[in-house]
Amino acid sequence: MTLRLNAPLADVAERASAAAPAADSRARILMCAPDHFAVDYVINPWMEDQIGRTQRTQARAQWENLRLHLAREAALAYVPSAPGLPDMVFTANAGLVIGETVVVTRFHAKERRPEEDLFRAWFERAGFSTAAWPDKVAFEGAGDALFDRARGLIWCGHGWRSSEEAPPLIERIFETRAVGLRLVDPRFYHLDTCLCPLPGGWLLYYPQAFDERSRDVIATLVPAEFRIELDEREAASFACNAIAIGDRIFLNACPPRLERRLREAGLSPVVTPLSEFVRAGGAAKCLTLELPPTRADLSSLRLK
Ligand SMILES: NC(=O)NCCC[C@H](N)C(=O)O
Repeated sequence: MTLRLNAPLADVAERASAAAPAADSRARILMCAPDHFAVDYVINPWMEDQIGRTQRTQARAQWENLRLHLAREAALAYVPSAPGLPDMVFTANAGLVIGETVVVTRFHAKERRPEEDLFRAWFERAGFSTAAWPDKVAFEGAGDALFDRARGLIWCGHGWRSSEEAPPLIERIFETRAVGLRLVDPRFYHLDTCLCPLPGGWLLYYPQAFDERSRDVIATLVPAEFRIELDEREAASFACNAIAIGDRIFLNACPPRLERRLREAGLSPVVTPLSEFVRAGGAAKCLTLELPPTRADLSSLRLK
């Protein structure tokens, strides 16, 4: 294999992983370059007053910084970006993948519907089997469905983007318990903006983003000493929108109280500032989609 001259470090790492045997057990993550990223419409409160205000160079640098950090820990795959689809960079909303199966997103936001066919085509090329999903049931993928390995369940958010009908369907398709949580604050419109299951059984979340019944459900399933609760300011820094790989956690901002809790939990925070993407209502977790670790063929589906 010939490496391009001046290939960035991450490129070399990814090519090395492309040559790795199928036993590569590193995390695999799907990303989409921000070539066409912008705020062109308003579909969540973060986007208000942000139309035309994103800076392409800065967005590219922030995304690249996140990518380089992740490339040290995980094998990365890329779905090509497309003109006119500024939010496609948020691959968390491509679908929900567990094992070999994907539920491709059915967007609530009509502005994002054209992304569905592009994501579906990528999943099919990558060899995933696509689960049947009713057209009328909105479900925005891993933005609203988070697999909690420690508990063997899927936390499902609904109320803004995904329908309340989604969790029972998810439960049936993946044969895994799905726990529905109602989101009540429009700033925390996707579950991944306000809740993050962590390795070791910790749960990072912002309680006020949920209705009372959902807060009770969380309290029943997660013992108090495992709950890391953020206040409004902390949550508004997109600290819950985090990616945990091994003992590292990548996030847009890490307020001091959270940093202490994470370190006590044995996790090392890595701050990758993503202010340009926050203008669109997303940060680290939204820019990534976790894929199953053992599909060696994914590393050939590269952007360039
Ligand atoms: N929270 C996520 O999973 N994704 C961020 C999506 C941002 C995009 N502007 C949206 O409102 O759909």
